[in-house]
Amino acid sequence: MKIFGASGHGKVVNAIATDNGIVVEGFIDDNYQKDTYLGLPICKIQDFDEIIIGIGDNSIRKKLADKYKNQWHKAIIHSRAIVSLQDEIGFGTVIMPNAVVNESISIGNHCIINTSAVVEHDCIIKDFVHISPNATLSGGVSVDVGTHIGAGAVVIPGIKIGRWCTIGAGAVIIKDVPDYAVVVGNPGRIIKFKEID
Ligand SMILES: CC(=O)SCCNC(=O)CCNC(=O)[C@H](O)C(C)(C)COP(=O)(O)OP(=O)(O)OC[C@H]1O[C@@H](n2cnc3c(N)ncnc32)[C@H](O)[C@@H]1OP(=O)(O)O
Repeated sequence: MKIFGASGHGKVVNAIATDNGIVVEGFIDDNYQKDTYLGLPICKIQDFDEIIIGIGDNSIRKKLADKYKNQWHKAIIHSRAIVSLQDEIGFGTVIMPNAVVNESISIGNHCIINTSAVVEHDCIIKDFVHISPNATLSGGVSVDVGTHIGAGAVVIPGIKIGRWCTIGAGAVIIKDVPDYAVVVGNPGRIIKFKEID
């Protein structure tokens, strides 16, 4: 398996893969100038490679996923994350240490469930979503494609969050959020809309 992205998030993905006993052959990163990262080679992508994208930016993960189809490694889950066996988790998704992903949850492809995030029962998380460290999704929350939930944000039960939104660090979301909205504060308020995916 190879990891896209010789950077901070790639480093964490490498640690989780290694913890899972997955052999990481190297990193792929056109923007990285050295020959090695963390003692592993910087490689070219090849047709037969299995890859995980170790890049935190949701839109970059989507661009890479669209470009290199059918090469994605199954989800990797840290041994100290708690994930229900009933959950559906898509390929390329990474679940970090101490995350809790409770019963009857669906998580799409190329998502990040970051350190100590809590995803409660019956949540639906679509592709390319990032749930940041210590964020809490209460029961039955849905998060549409590409949305970033910031560190420590809290979403009350049953809320629907649209596609490509950004929920600011520490926000408390008590109402549904429309597509592309950037929301901050407690209670969450929209400060702007993003223009593109
Ligand atoms: C392992 C890891 O590191 S995972 C990464 C986790 N990353 C995060 O959690 C980052 C989340 N990002 C944020 O919270 C950002 O502040 C954003 C995306 C919400 C806003 O960023 P920007 O678009 O650059 O907005 P900007 O900094 O210009 O702030 C706009 C206004 O919102 C306010 N604001 C920004 N973020 C927040 C916030 N989290 N909570 C409350 N108010 C905020 C600013 O004070 C400013 O207010 P003003 O207009 O009255 O001065």
